[in-house]
Amino acid sequence: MATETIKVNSREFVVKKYSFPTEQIPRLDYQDKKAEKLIENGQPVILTGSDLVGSAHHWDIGYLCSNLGSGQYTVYSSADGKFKYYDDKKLTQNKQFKPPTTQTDMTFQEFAAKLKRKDNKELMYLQQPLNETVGTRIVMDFTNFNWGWANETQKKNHWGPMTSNLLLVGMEGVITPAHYDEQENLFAQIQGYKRFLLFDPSQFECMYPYPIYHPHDRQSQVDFDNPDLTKFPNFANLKGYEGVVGPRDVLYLPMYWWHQVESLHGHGETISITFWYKAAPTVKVVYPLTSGQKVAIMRNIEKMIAEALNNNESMPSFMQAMVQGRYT
Ligand SMILES: CC1(C)c2ccccc2-c2ccc(C[C@@H](CC(=O)O)C(=O)C(=O)O)cc21
Ligand SMILES: [Zn+2]
Repeated sequence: MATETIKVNSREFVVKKYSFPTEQIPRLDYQDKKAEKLIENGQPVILTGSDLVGSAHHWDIGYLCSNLGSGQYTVYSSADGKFKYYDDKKLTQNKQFKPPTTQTDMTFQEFAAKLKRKDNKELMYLQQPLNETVGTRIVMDFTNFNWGWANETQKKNHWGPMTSNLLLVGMEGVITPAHYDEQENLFAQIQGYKRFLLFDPSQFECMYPYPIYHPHDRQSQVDFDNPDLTKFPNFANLKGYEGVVGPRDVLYLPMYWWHQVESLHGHGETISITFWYKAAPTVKVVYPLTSGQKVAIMRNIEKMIAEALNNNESMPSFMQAMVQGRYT
């Protein structure tokens, strides 16, 4: 795999080289009016100085070990370091699907001990909602997050309620392949460095998501390391944005924006916390529709057809009958 060295804020990172061009994600102080404008317009921006999780800046593996308590944590393992999310509620509809990662529950202390081993065959990624099982000092750190700013941002942009805060601890080199989420996300980086590759929802035609009933719904079918341009020709027209988030940075990741996330080598395990918010309720449809709204419409139609046909195997021929020679 070809790599290139990029410089970010006087730091150098060796990153994987891909076939598509990218521009830089804007990086602005969180109080900059331009940053607020970008968030208002559903555009990604890396925010500095927010101290959104300032009370967690001292979180490292050791501190988490001592203060997370003895609750069970979900740890994913992957031989190729890629962690493609899959919806296990959709496994029944795909008999031949084989999960690309394995999932183990263990205490944080067991996870930390595994991190130290040199003979790990697989990369590991801990992903766990912050909940009441954590120790009192973590709860205190959590209550001291900059909720004033977070709540103000949520209100100003008419986001729905915050749904979850995920604690993420990844080994260097873990990759979350390209996918989109249906919630607004304030992504706070605590330790280590993560490279974000972002793609506007209008790039939908280049990303070829799995069918909606597939366990990998919302994920791109394209292997970024070896794109099959016969099957996915429009991938050749993909244009993206990229940026590196480090400790204290917060990325505003708008709903429906595609993202691939890579924990960079040379800077230790990555620790991140996500703040996910439900979408703003659509009070009045304004034309022209945004590309995110078009994705939502496509999803609803796919769901309706899958439900009406009640037979996923007949979806392809049905969908093609609808467009072949008529809309093509
Ligand atoms: C890959 C992993 C651990 C996972 C496994 C199984 C189920 C869910 C998830 C899940 C959800 C979110 C992330 C964080 C981030 C990607 C990144 O930071 O790597 C991202 O995509 C976002 O913030 O939207 C990572 C994961
Ligand atoms: Zn995501």
